[in-house]
Amino acid sequence: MKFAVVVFPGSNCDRDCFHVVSRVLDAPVEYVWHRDTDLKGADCVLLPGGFSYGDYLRTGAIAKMSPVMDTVAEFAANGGPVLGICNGFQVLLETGLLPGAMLRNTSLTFICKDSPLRCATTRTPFTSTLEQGEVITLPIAHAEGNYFIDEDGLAELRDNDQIVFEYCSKDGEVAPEFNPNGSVANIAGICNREGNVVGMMPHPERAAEAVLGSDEGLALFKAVVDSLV
Ligand SMILES: NC(=O)CC[C@H](N)C(=O)O
Repeated sequence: MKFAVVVFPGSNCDRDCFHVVSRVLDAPVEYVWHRDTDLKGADCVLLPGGFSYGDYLRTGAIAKMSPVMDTVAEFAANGGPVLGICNGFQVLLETGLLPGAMLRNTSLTFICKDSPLRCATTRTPFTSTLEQGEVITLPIAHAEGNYFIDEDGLAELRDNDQIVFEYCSKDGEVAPEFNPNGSVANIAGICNREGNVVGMMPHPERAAEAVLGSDEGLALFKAVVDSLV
């Protein structure tokens, strides 16, 4: 099973994703430049965090026009697993592969801290080995992580079991006081209806080795490998 890590001008978590897949998971992985239209035979696509095109206009708004995104959309439509992390989530929203939009954090500041997350569904290939309701703690690092969707859209997300992670307390309580950035319904991650495309603001690749402080994020990468073998 092979991974592709898409690289946009301004991506900065591409190396971290590549490292986790190649050195921690010991799985094949290739970088795919944003101008490429070939995913090099990958079975799973990672859209990494960072500041594609310097976050100009809106986060992800320029990256959505990169040639590779047509190929990623086709890959997703065929059921291929896609994980967008932070800026990758922002790109998935801009391309319309996931519903909703990202606003600036209510604090209007860049927030960088560990954040407990409640796993709300295990039906995606990235969360299939977690328990529903399980709390994992991952770092967040963003200025535009305030997820917005209107009431009808939120109802659809709920009806279709598309909420993947919610910001919560250490005990798994989902309440406004545990919401770091103002996201609607404490949403930290969602998936498409089919469940194969997941976007999340927290960074599992930054918490994938105990020696670096936490390996709670590694489960997501392992789970997608399990789902494909
Ligand atoms: N780590 C990231 O991907 C965060 C950067 C992101 N573009 C932001 O909203 O600040």
